[in-house]
Amino acid sequence: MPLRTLYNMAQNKPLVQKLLASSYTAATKAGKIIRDIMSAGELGIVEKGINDLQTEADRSAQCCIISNLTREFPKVTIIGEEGQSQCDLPSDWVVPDGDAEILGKQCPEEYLNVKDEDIVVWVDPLDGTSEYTQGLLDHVTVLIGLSVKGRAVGGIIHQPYYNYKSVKNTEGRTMWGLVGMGVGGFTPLDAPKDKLIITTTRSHNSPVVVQTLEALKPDEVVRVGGAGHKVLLVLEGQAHAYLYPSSGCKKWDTCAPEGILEAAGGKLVDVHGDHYDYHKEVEHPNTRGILATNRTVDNAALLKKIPESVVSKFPKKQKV
Ligand SMILES: Nc1ncnc2c1ncn2[C@@H]1O[C@H](COP(=O)(O)O)[C@@H](O)[C@H]1OP(=O)(O)O
Ligand SMILES: [Mg+2]
Ligand SMILES: [Mg+2]
Ligand SMILES: [Mg+2]
Repeated sequence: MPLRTLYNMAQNKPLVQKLLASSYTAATKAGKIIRDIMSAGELGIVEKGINDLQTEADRSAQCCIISNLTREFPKVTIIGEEGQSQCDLPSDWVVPDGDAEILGKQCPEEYLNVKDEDIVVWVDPLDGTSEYTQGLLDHVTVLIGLSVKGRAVGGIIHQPYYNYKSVKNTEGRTMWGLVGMGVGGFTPLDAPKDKLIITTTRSHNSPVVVQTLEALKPDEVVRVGGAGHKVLLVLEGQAHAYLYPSSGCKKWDTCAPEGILEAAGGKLVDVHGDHYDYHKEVEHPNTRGILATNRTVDNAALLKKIPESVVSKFPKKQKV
């Protein structure tokens, strides 16, 4: 599409739709940066804490996403996993346009009057850092979540190494979703009937995770890295549920996955069945655990199977 036409199309669109379209192209560019750093082989690993790494790919991908979005949406709050530090955006990391397919959609009415101050964007520039450093590259995703008035309503999951044959032979894929508008970049699939497949952490296991899995009696447990990757398995019906009774995940790990999953008819809640809040003052850790389910799964019925001795370890959401 000619650039001028795309520019004019974007001008007339509501803020949420423009943000989603620009997040799509920023996440896709971040995925290219992540691949380039792996190919060059200098990962620049820093230990942020116990079992908590950061690489040059995390830092550069965040620089690309936050600089591009801030340039276009200076009044929107954007919170990234790797902190607030300023960075110089190289000219070849600039993404001038949003995704044309998203800009071409009809925006649902509920977003027409949303203002800059109603929105918080949660950025995880590289989810699955531990797996990235170990060469489990298909576990890696780039997550950009959009929240409106505290609720996760949509976002982007970009998978830089989708179906990769070799580090140099892939383009990745970019998935999007917005509650009320739908999803794109993938096909949501049902989970198999008469079976229970649960995906959970591979790098942050704990006795509580093991105890909870035993109580749910799944037919299969799929241990993979990354919150984004596990929600992808749920979205595409390779798992019925993603269960993580732990407080390790943060708001940037769940905002995009929750928004896209709910746009596809699924659900992501804490172990009490409540949604997380995503407004700008909220604490970053998801202290109440995670249960995400495929659109065919009864989320409440699974929640009931989590033992009370586990549920009671987690605080209940404060009602305002
Ligand atoms: N204890 C923890 N410390 C830091 N990050 C965590 C922790 N537990 C989970 N995470 C984040 O949540 C994601 C999903 O966790 P897991 O793979 O263990 O299920 C991880 O990839 C990591 O995100 P990130 O890689 O962006 O730092
Ligand atoms: Mg991290
Ligand atoms: Mg993460
Ligand atoms: Mg990360």
